[in-house]
Amino acid sequence: MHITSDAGRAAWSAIVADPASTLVCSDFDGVLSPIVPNPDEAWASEATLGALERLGGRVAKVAVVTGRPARQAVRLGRLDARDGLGSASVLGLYGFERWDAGTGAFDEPEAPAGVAEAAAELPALLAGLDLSGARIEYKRLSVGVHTRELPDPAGAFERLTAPLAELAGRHGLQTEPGRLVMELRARGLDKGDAIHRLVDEVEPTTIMYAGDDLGDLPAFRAVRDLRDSGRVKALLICSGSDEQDALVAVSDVVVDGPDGVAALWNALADELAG
Ligand SMILES: O=P(O)(O)OC[C@H]1O[C@H](O[C@H]2O[C@H](CO)[C@@H](O)[C@H](O)[C@H]2O)[C@H](O)[C@@H](O)[C@@H]1O
Repeated sequence: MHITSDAGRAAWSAIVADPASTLVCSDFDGVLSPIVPNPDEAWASEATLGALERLGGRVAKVAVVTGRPARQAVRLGRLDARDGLGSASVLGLYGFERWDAGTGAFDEPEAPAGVAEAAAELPALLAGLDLSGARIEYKRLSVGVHTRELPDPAGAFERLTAPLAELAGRHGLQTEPGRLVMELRARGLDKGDAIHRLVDEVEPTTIMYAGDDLGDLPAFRAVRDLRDSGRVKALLICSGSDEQDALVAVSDVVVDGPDGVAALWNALADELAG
């Protein structure tokens, strides 16, 4: 693990000096869980959960900021069954949904009609492109089309991009590209908004955020803006992969996937314990 920026090293020192003023944020897929073909089987790894739990008891708050529905992230992360994660929240579906470990309550707003309408058109659209094997993931406020399990995943993703953008536009939705998935989702919030909401609530002096994908870029930008304004110190962690390098240039440290994230969090927990 090599933190490449002065700002990142300053944030690490600040967390060690004052963990109780730190907000720890993590993406779900590709950070807490390894990428697998079936999204329903993307369980968070014991390594990342164990490491996050070690930090959870020391910091102000742990927040999972994800494109997943909050309920699904809690289930796949077993977040309601971890002693060290009593301060945890999930900001799901890019901040539209929320779950708090403290109360166990879910906040799940009504979905715009456009999502169900667009989802109903997807089977015919996919058949017309000879891509009926693409996986459709219905998430209430969003519907995703996955190409990972197709014979040419990248080629299929490319062919789907324009037709899905047209479909999203007709139903008042926005597209959200991810790792071999294109989502058609409700407009109005992104992970950057989720960060601002958390910062207003927790008032941390330091933020640590781990992400892996395009959907994390607004969060990285929000954290960098807060850091540049002097409001917080911040450490931005890229969970690296061969599949996506969009976060590398805006990160303070690049680690090797979820296992690398776990190693970094454990190294920090070791320093806090020592
Ligand atoms: O914001 P995130 O927590 O990173 O969620 C983004 C999307 O991730 C999921 O898809 C990705 O992970 C799957 C399971 O490993 C994988 O099969 C897929 O190819 C990846 O794109 C998830 O299914 C989506 O709903 C999330 O929005």
